[in-house]
Amino acid sequence: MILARAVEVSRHYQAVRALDRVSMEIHAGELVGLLGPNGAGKSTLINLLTGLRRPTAGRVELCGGDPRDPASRRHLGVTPQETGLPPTLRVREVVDFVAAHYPDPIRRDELLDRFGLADLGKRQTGGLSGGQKRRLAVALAFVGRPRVVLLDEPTTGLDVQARRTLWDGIRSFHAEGGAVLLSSHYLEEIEELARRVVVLGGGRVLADDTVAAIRGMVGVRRVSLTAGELPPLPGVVGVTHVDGRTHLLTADSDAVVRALVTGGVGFSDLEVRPTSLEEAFLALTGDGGPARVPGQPVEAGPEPVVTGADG
Ligand SMILES: Nc1ncnc2c1ncn2[C@@H]1O[C@H](COP(=O)(O)OP(=O)(O)OP(=O)(O)O)[C@@H](O)[C@H]1O
Repeated sequence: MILARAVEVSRHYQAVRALDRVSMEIHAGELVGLLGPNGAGKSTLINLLTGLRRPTAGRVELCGGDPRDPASRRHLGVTPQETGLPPTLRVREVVDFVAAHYPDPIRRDELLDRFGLADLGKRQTGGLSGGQKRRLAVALAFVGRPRVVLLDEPTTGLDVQARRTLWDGIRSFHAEGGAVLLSSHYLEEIEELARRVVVLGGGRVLADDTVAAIRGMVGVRRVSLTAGELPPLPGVVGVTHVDGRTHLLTADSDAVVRALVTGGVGFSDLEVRPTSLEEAFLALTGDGGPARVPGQPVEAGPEPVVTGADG
């Protein structure tokens, strides 16, 4: 069963094309990562799926209906990128206030316990640390026993311990059959939680597949060398120049080295090494910035380089 879906969705903000014909869906019980750099369109997509904004073109669905219809949102939990909490209310009062909106809310103590907030129930939210506020804001998404939860960069500003606590809370919801879409800048974070990842860059879906498949597809290595101008080389997905050295990101380092040698390129200090996940992600997303709407000054977005079976 599909709980949230975008079909050929575009969203423009004046000259900026924040999303460009994006299609993706979240099935019941699925935990999906939404990965992309700043400005990739992650928040825009989440805002469309939660009904906070309308698409410029295309269609969004939530629980089989229009996300702007309250009936569709009854089974939705959401934490936006920034949340305001009433500073004079105590943590447990905030939870109770939100719980009062739902027919069968989760028990307050159980919720606070799941998100590592058990000791903070009596504290006013204004006196919480940034990380504690963030954990509370995320926990609130789960109060109404939703079927699908959309979390926009839930772990921003959290230290390692707080992040792990939050992940555990998300995992336990998922283990009970809940569906989650969670945006992040970090493959490592997505990898901790999700098997499937949708990669956004420049407002487009660059990949939609398992984390393992994307790692495999990218399989990027870094070939570094000191050389003059290089001819076109096979399979190179990114080139950077740092301190007089050239770094080539490629899925086939053997082919690149062969081409360098057979092409008679003069080079020295050749080094080939695997890339980190972060570098692989950058290779996938390019600069990841927003595309421009036709008729406005053009700034090319990256081409989609990977499309998965669901893409
Ligand atoms: N209300 C708005 N008005 C104008 N432009 C906007 C608005 N909201 C988003 N944008 C632009 O749309 C593009 C996509 O933004 P969005 O916030 O969806 O990206 P993101 O992937 O969530 O980024 P981040 O990781 O930085 O939160 C950006 O270029 C952004 O500046």
